[in-house]
Amino acid sequence: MKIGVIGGGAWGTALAAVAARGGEVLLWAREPEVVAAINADHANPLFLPGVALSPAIRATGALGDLAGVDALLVVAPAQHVGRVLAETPVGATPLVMCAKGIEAGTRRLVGEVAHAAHPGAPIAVLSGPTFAHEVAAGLPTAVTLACEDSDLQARLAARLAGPAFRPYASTDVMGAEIGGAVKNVLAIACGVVEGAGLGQNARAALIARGFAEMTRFGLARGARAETLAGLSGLGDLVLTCSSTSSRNFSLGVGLGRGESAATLLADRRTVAEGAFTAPVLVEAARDVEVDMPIVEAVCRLLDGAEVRAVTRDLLSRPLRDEV
Ligand SMILES: NC(=O)c1ccc[n+]([C@@H]2O[C@H](COP(=O)([O-])OP(=O)(O)OC[C@H]3O[C@@H](n4cnc5c(N)ncnc54)[C@H](O)[C@@H]3O)[C@@H](O)[C@H]2O)c1
Ligand SMILES: O=P(O)(O)OC[C@H](O)CO
Repeated sequence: MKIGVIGGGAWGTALAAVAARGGEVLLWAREPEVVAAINADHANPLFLPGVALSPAIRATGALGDLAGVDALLVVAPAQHVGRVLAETPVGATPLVMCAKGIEAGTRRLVGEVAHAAHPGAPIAVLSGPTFAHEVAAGLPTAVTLACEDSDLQARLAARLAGPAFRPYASTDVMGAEIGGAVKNVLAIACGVVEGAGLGQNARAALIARGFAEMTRFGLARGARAETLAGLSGLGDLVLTCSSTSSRNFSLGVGLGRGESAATLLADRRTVAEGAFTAPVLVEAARDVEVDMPIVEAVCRLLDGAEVRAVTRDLLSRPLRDEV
């Protein structure tokens, strides 16, 4: 199975490294310097510095070159997936969605964006607690690999699995997507707690109450509770809410210290998906009449509200049952 990868950021490159253990990989990158570095030096110093890549990974700047691969891993940032896929020859090639987010305007998860662009292509979702640099270093990692077609799921899992990379099977594509999209927003909230010095109790409370929000929203959208409690939901939430290795958590730390979102986002080359997902998630939650106060609080903080005011409002909401 020849694997194509769309996106030469940290995660696209790390996944290319995973796939290269089992055969040929063709990676599309937007930046000509990334294409050149992968082909000439077997490295991606721009997005995944310090990692030696396999010569089995070839890079291209032309999406048309991806015609003829057997499966495509889609690893462009969520807001760009639709446009990039529109220019990619896909046909009936399976699309494995590895980006985490919801498209602004359409309120579609990336799998839904892909299906709209290429209705003939089977959709799978690969998601879980996966810092790219750890995966690239060969550290043990487990993910959810969801696909409604169990035979295709098994073929993809066999192609990507390795001694330190373990995909678990699921048919719950919606559940696998929702966990990854929502946890990015909640990680910003946990970063704010860290940056503002609000303490470890507050962070644990946000993880637990954030998981309640993720579960309410996921169930309303047809996800299964056990998927949300698994690797792609709770697993990724815990990882991303506990580490400055997370770009979303780090963005929150800056907000918690009183820096503006505009400045923090302008200063980065890498993507913090939660900043783009938060406002559209608020709209998507209203569509299904689900209350997501922490997600709404993150939106206010991104819009410039003061941490003290947002915290006070969250804590003074009417008392309620936990479940
Ligand atoms: N980095 C991780 O550890 C990790 C792990 C799991 C999932 N993800 C998800 O993977 C996706 C990609 O993240 P990443 O970490 O690989 O990216 P990155 O932050 O390392 O790099 C940014 C990427 O955005 C691309 N980009 C910027 N502007 C673009 C445009 N106009 N059109 C197309 N692409 C554009 C760049 O080419 C680059 O590939 C995100 O949805 C992220 O949430 C990341
Ligand atoms: O750095 P983040 O916050 O985008 O998180 C990376 C991955 O999604 C963790 O699973």
